[in-house]
Amino acid sequence: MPGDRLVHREPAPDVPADAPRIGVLALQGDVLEHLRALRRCGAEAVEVRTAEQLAAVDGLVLPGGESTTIGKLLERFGLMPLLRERIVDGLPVFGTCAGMILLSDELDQDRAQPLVGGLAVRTRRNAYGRQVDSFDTALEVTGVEGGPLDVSFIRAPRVEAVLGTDVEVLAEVDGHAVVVRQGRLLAAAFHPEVTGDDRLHAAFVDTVRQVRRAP
Ligand SMILES: NC(=O)CC[C@H](N)C(=O)O
Repeated sequence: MPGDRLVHREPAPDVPADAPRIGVLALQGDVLEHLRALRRCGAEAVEVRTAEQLAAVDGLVLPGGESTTIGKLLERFGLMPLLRERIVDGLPVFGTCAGMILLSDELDQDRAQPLVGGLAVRTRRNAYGRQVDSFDTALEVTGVEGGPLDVSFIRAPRVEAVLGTDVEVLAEVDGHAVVVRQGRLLAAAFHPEVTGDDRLHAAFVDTVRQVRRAP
């Protein structure tokens, strides 16, 4: 199985029968922390590595990691067409960091790399510099109640341009969008899964519940 060596295994906890089933794309990147955050928010969280697994989820997280690697693995394992198709059909997807890059329709760079697309933004990779320039911050996010969200920017991207009229900017840093929503697609430039502040995951789980009720 692709990526098996990179993922820590732990038994999935018992979840209520009506819990939404949310996948975390588990080809490379920060998979385990997303699984845990989703479970803390009441979802049945499962790893997704195959077309069968992708077909069986109600929502999907594209984790942070290395967008070039994840994009190439999506192509190599034949998941790219199905993922694009499911997004067009309304699958809720939450992309974080590299996941936001992958969801973007365009990148602000000359070099081509495989993108999933669907989110009408132009994104710039590594917009805040290198690994050493990574930072934690507290960020006001529209729609997230209870004060600023604790998040971690790790070689983070940012949105350089919004290309579609249905893209809502939910948070900005220095005038650049870092959280955006377009219908059922949610994207954040940072890592919300490493701080224990699960409010963005909770919002995504809510979206998936609503879509399940009224597809
Ligand atoms: N933490 C991350 O996901 C970093 C993203 C990485 N810089 C990329 O371009 O894919």
